[in-house]
Amino acid sequence: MEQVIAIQHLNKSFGQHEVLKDINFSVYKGEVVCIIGSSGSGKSTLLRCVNLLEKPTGGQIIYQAKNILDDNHNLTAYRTKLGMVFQQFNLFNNHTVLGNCTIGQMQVLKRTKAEAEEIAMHYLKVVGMENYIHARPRQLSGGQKQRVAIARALSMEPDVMLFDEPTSALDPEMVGEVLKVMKELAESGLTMLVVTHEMGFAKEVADRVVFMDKGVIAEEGNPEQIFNTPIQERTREFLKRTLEKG
Ligand SMILES: Nc1ncnc2c1ncn2[C@@H]1O[C@H](COP(=O)(O)OP(=O)(O)OP(=O)(O)O)[C@@H](O)[C@H]1O
Repeated sequence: MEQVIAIQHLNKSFGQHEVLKDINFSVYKGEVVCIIGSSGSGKSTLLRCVNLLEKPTGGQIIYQAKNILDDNHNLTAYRTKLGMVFQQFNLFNNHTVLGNCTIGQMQVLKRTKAEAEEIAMHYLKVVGMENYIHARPRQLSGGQKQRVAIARALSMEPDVMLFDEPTSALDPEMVGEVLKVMKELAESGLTMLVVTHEMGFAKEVADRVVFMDKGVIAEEGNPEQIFNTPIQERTREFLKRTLEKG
């Protein structure tokens, strides 16, 4: 299996507070990895370190056989290969749906407007938003905004999509439409790293589940193993608490 990203001995501290401790895991091509764990366990910080929105305090991020944390490596090139989907969509309100999906392509990838629009249209169809290309984000529901944000990230044709709790900011009735799109993307073979509180999604869609607790990876395995036969007591406790909440 081809490795897309390998995280090795990653640490992150904010002042004296050690938030990530010796994190090691890899993401392979075509794989869906879900990161689960309690609030404050470090899931978002880990994703933000992978995307370099936070600077790791130590360790390595290996991409194409190079440690991208080495100063001399091209960080911009690496970041354009990651598609990021945030909790809060982060769309530009002064641009249309189509504009949101073409700006990055034109500015960063230097695609022409025509090329960028053709690619954006393709991915807007994938997420079922092709009939809203002239709308502004404020005219859309949360679920629609998140689908546009997914299309925008896909339009950059990244090697891996990173999702940071993509349904946490949505009204409950809109969670399903976003998870459905994500499931279809997973089935199409996209490589995905997903921080999520949606245990149903992790159980059904993930190839591998990483359980984080207090800044460490406490356990990882396939969904069957993590959800049905967890080895660690803290995994069992977390699942019991979370699944009881509903
Ligand atoms: N910029 C920051 N400065 C200081 N502390 C931070 C910062 N970002 C995160 N932290 C701390 O790091 C810890 C882990 O936070 P993180 O958001 O990664 O957890 P999480 O598992 O994603 O939680 P949640 O599920 O609630 O989003 C928390 O204790 C948090 O307060």
